[in-house]
Amino acid sequence: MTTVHTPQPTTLRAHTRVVASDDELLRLLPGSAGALAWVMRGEGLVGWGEAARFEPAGPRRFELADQWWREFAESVTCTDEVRLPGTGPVAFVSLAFADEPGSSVLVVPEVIVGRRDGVTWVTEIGQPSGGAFQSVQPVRRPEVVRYSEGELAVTGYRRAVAEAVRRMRSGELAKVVLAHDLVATTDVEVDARFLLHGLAQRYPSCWVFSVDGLVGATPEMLLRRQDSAVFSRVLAGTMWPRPGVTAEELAAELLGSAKNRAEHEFAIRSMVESLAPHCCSMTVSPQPYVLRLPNVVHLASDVTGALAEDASLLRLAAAVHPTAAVGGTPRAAAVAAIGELEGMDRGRYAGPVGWVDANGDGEVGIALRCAQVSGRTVRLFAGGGMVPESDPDTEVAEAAAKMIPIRDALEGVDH
Ligand SMILES: C=C(O[C@@H]1C=C(C(=O)O)C=C[C@H]1O)C(=O)O
Repeated sequence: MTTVHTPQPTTLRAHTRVVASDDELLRLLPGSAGALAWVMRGEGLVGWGEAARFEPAGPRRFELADQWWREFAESVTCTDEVRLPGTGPVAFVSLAFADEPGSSVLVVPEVIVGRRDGVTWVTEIGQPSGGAFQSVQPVRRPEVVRYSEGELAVTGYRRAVAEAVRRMRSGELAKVVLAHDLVATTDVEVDARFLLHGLAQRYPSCWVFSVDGLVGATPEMLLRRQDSAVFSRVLAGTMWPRPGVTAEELAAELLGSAKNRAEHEFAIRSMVESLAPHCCSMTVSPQPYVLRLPNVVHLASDVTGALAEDASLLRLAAAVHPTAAVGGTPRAAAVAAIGELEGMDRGRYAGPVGWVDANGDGEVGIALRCAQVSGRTVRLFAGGGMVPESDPDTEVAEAAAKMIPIRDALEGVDH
C-alpha cells in the first residue's frame, strides 16, 4: 500500500540562505525522533520536522517515489540564495530492499541544514514550528544493552549459507548475498543521535545516515548524481583484522584472494551493465583498491559516468538496485533465493538510502552497517556475498565483523 501525507503542497514555500555556523551538523539535531541525516566528515545534510512524507511500496516503489518527489518539488515555491546540490527542498529517502512487502519512505523535513566545501546553509520549508534552530535536547545513552536472536538466528544463517553454496556448486547461481539480523534491547529508548555521533567518530570514511529510524554508517555509495555526472563506489570482497596480521598484510591477502576478486567482479559487472544504458561514457577503476575500515577491509572500485539522458537519481537507482554487492548474479534468481533462504523481511537494510533535491541530484548509499531503531529495540543487519567457494563458519564471522560498528555505537565504546 502506498500512503501519502502532503499538506497542501501548493501552499508550501522553501527558503535557503547561508548561515554563519561551524557547529557540527549532527550536533544540531534537536531530538532523536524524526532525526534525518546524511553526513560524511562533517559535510552533508541534517534535517528535522516533517513538511511531507510519502510511503511507496511494492515493485514500483522507485518509480512512485520519483514521480511523487518531482510533483512535490515542482509545487514548492522556492527562494534559493545558495544554489548548490542539496539546497532548496530535499527529500531524505530510504527504500526497501525487496519488492514485497517493500515499505519505503521519503521524508521532506521542515528544516534542513547543509554543508558543502565549508559553506553552511539552512533551508526552511513551510513554517517550521519553533523556527529553524531549536534548542537541542540532551542526548540519551543506554546503560544496558542485551542481545537476542532476530528473525534469522546465527544457526539458521549458517544453514542458509550452506544451502546457497550447495546450489551454487550445482550451477543454479553464481553469487548470492545473504544476511541475518540480531536484536538489541536497551534500558532506555535509543537516541538515534547517540548512534550517529559514535558512528561518525569511528567511521569517518563512511556516510552516516538516519532516515525514519534506520540508522547506520555505510561505506558503499550506490549512486551520486550531480548534473550529468554519476559516481558509484562498489564494494565486495571482505576480510577483517586477525591478531598477528598487520594492516598491510591483510590488504595484500585480500587483493590476492581469488574468491574475493570473483565476488568483486560480479558486483562491478552488475553496476556497469545496469548503468551503461543511461550513460554516454563510463570509467571504472582498472584494479580494485582496498578500503580500510576499523572493523573490516573491502575490495573497492570507483565507477564514474556521464549521463546520456536526464534521468533523475531515483530513476537511476531503480535501474541499478540491487547490485550484486547486496543481491547476486543472476539478479532475479539471487533475489528469489535471498527471500527463500533468509525467510526474513530485510526491510530497508541493503536498500538505497540518502537524499534527493529538486533537480533530481543527490546521493544514495546502500543501507549497510545499520539498524532499525524502534523505542528500546534495535534490529541490526549484516551479511556477505556467497560464491561456490564460501565457507559457512567464515561467513558467520564476516557478518559478525560487519555488526561491530552499530554494536560499538550502541554500547558507547569510546564515546
Ligand atoms: C552485505 C553487506 O556488505 C556487502 C557485502 C560485501 C562482501 O560480501 O564482501 C562487502 C560490502 C557490501 O557490499 C553487509 O554489510 O551487510
